[in-house]
Amino acid sequence: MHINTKFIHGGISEDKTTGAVSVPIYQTSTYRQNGLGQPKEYEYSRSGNPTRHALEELIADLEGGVQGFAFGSGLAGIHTVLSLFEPGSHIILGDDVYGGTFRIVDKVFVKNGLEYTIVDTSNLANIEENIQENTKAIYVESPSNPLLKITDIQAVAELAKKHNLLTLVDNTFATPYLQRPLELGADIVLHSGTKYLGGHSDVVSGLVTTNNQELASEIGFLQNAVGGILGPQDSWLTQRGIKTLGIRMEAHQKNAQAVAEYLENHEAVEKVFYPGLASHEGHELAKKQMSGFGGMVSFELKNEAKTAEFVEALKIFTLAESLGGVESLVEVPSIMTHASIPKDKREAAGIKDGLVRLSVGIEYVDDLLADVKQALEKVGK
Ligand SMILES: Cc1ncc(COP(=O)(O)O)c(C=O)c1O
Ligand SMILES: N[C@@H](CCSC[C@H](N)C(=O)O)C(=O)O
Repeated sequence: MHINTKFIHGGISEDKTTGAVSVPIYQTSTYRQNGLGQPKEYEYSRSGNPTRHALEELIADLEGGVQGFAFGSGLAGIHTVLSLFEPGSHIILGDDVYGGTFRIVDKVFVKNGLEYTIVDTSNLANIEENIQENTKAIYVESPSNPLLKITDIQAVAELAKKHNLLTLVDNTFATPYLQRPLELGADIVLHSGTKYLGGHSDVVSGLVTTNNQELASEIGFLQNAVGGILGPQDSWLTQRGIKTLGIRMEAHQKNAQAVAEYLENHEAVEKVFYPGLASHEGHELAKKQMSGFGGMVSFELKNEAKTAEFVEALKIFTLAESLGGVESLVEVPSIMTHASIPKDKREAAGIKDGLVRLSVGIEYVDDLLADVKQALEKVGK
């Protein structure tokens, strides 16, 4: 089945009791049991809920996992996955990951005995050099947030297998429409469903899936034991969003390519980061590993001091954190999404204070280009 069909009919797409073609919102915390010790299919909504289950089956289906898990946010999913590791374990973490991912490792898990090393995972040698005796996993974002670095997932997974490590891939920027990390050898895929999967900036959710039954059992145990589950209403919204993921991603990336090319040719712009540009370091790898380049574009102005003026001059691009919704957003990672990464670490990864990140929406492209043009004109060269 083509993935565009799976978005609509994959996982559980109908209500088996009524035949409703949209899975109903089962807004219940608990379920009547047949007798003592004889629950029906569900017993309590933290442990399982039909609306959430439909979404969980869907993400597993889309990514090629054996089981899916839905959480109250992307970070709740990340928390559960990182809870797989015993104190004293070490992980390798991409140097250019979402600020909240760095923060949960550095400020939450380190307290509980997790060790980590930050490396630029787009260079395999960096990873290999930093594998230690207690290393248990390699955590990668590809494309990364916010520099759109591309990591060779297949090569990382091969290296990881050689050293008995898990490969964890945050697939939020690519979505299963453009990239399926489990097929490339990864063990666990994570998503902020808040972004492209939900797609309309109206829900916060997190999704995780794996193709390893043993890991699935451990994640399932932790999901119930820790309890950071997604509620039925937000499960429904996320599944509703996924139905149109294919057509949205096509529109996002078409617009993003046009915006990236426009920026690259503008005299006020220093550098553009978009994997769809031939000038991007990861362009060839992205062509091989992904079926498109996605909707995120970052760039630097020649005159960094004009960054605030530029983002405030935009009219259609809204100054806001988040990404992946139908509406175009703009933000400055150093002050907004990646403020929790210390400046020296941000700069070592290449995230300058003046970096601007665009989530290119699906509006009419000429309107987006005109908006960028007028804002660039205001800031001059
Ligand atoms: C790549 C990436 N992963 C994970 C997260 C965390 O997701 P959430 O905000 O849904 O907790 C975000 C953003 O927040 C993100 O950009
Ligand atoms: N202030 C928030 C930052 C949210 S960032 C959301 C998203 N991942 C993005 O990259 O835009 C926080 O501190 O968590």
